[in-house]
Amino acid sequence: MTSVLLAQGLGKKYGKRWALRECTIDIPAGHVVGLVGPNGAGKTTLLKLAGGQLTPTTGSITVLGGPPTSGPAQLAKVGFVAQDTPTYAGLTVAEHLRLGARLNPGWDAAFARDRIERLGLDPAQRAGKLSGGQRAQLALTLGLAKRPELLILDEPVAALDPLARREFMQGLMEAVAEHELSVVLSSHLVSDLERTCDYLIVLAGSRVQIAGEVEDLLATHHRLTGPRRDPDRLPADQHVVSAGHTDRQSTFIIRTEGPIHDPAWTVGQITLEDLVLAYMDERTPAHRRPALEVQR
Ligand SMILES: Nc1ncnc2c1ncn2[C@@H]1O[C@H](COP(=O)(O)OP(=O)(O)OP(=O)(O)O)[C@@H](O)[C@H]1O
Repeated sequence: MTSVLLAQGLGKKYGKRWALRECTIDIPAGHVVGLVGPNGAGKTTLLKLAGGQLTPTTGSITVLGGPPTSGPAQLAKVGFVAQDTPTYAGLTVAEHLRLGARLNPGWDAAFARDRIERLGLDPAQRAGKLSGGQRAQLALTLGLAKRPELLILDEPVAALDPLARREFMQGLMEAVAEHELSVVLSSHLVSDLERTCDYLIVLAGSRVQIAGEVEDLLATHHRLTGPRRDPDRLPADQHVVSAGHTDRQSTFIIRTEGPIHDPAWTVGQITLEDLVLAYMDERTPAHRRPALEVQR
């Protein structure tokens, strides 16, 4: 199966500073991928490398089997909605659709018109006069009507209120259900990702900390609570992702493929939010983190 996004040793430097380094991931088609991490972690950099707006400093990246900058055929396969829901303030909604039709060979005019109508947007309204939520919906419509195989969304809902956010995400999920579409979506809002994503990438400190199918990640990570213990005394196959201690008690989030036999531990399930926070925690010693694996 073609990988939607295949990166090997991918890195990007701005001046002397790495924005992204040693990024090795292989995401199969058909997923809604959540890309999450703290400010400055490198999310936009990775998405722009995938969209062809940036070129790598090191390593390689292919998107849907081709280099992101390989030309019009590649561009037609990938929709990109940038961080600030890019629209032209002076153009009307209808003019945006006409522009979309001119620029994109696979443009689905009927879909775009219907979606705008369903959203209750006035075709004669200038984008500059739309609310943030309406602008985001217009940008999503433009991205979807292009009929891409992959839609990349960089923090599409950051500026939206909870209701607009839910409507936006619902619209996205409907489109995913109706058409064969892979999505890579960056967000700080783990609750939104929890509802929509089946694949997760956590970036922190310019590096991928973990990547994999959400179901697998949740099945292989556990919370252990019990008498205080040094993390180095856990079995070798239990990789400590995060550790917290009181005088008497220790709580670990661990990753393991095997069963946990030690009766001293109460073993609990973790949520996606627990997982994200554990991997985002820069205080966790890197050598205790699980080695990054490419999961397919
Ligand atoms: N054009 C640029 N010139 C110099 N440094 C940059 C540039 N763009 C990004 N950076 C730096 O690269 C690092 C990663 O930035 P990036 O925008 O990819 O992070 P991010 O995870 O998307 O952050 P946020 O969540 O705040 O949007 C940051 O340290 C940032 O300051």
